[in-house]
Amino acid sequence: MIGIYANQARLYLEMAAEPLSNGAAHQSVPGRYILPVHQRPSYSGNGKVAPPMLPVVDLGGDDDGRIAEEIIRAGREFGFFQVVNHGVPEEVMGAMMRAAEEFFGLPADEKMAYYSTDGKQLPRFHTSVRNGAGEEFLYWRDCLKLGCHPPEWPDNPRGLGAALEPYTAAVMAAARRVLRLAAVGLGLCEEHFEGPLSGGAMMNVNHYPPCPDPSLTLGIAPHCDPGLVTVLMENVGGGTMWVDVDAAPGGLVLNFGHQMEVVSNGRLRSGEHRVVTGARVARTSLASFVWPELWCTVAPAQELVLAPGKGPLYRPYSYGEFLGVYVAEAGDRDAIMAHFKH
Ligand SMILES: O=C(O)CCC(=O)C(=O)O
Ligand SMILES: [Fe+2]
Repeated sequence: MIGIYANQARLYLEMAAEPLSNGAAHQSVPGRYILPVHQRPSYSGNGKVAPPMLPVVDLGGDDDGRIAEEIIRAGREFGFFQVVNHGVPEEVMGAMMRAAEEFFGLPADEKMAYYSTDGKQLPRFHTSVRNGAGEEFLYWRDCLKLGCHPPEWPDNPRGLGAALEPYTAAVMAAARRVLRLAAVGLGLCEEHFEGPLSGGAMMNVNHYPPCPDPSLTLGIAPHCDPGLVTVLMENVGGGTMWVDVDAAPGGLVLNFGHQMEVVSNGRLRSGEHRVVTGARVARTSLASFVWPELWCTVAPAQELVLAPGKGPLYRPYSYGEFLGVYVAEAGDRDAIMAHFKH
């Protein structure tokens, strides 16, 4: 079965197959998952420079000025950082990860009950995505998409909803604190990101089974996340970016998305990342996205375009328009942003 979601000029193709997480362990990489040489993980022709290590921001304590400064410094250089003392209880994180892993352990037909190529459907299971832009190969990933606001989850496994609600509430509270601190650090009013600008949220529950030859595959192509900020939890240290990200014990990884780069008028970076696969153990990651409501107008903050010589770098647009371009350009950072440059 091949589903085609046509959006503007490009096609976004997905091929429904046996979920990667089912069946016997793979002995060799099936040909349809093998990347062309110039897109393989070790190919260095992409000119990316890996940061030496991911900054760690301690959200505990009440020295908000210091924390805001650290968030801005990390956001300016990498768009990626870890947070500790983030207020999400370890047992809530553990219960959510266990429920996520239980889903991927279900028989294929029980997972495929949630399979859809309709990008708007939640919850939604998909597997082995083929990006648009003429790519012939598939990515090594199963993914369950969940609603966070309001929470929407599959009935199977039974405990998933009970784990999702407290996890999402706590993660959203941590994300809101980071957004308030980022606003202060940028010289904006503390509430700048509140309301419709951060009114949408959903989660990718990603699962990457062991791959017989990780040098030939990718779990996810290089991309920036579309929203404001993403909060990531992973079960095993993995290779999320061009530098391996091993989350501090109990820590969460945050990255800013395209909307943060626009609202901050380029002062904060949207962190580009990709996912490499691993040979030995399956990796599960939970990526919680905070983003604007579809109808919300996004534009650089007025305060950040008034300084002499600092005009707006981007034009105003609705988040719905942005998402259409994001899909049509298959996540290609520069191609996407070219649509919105002033
Ligand atoms: O699995 C990961 O580490 C990252 C997942 C990701 O980039 C995404 O879901 O957008
Ligand atoms: Fe991502």
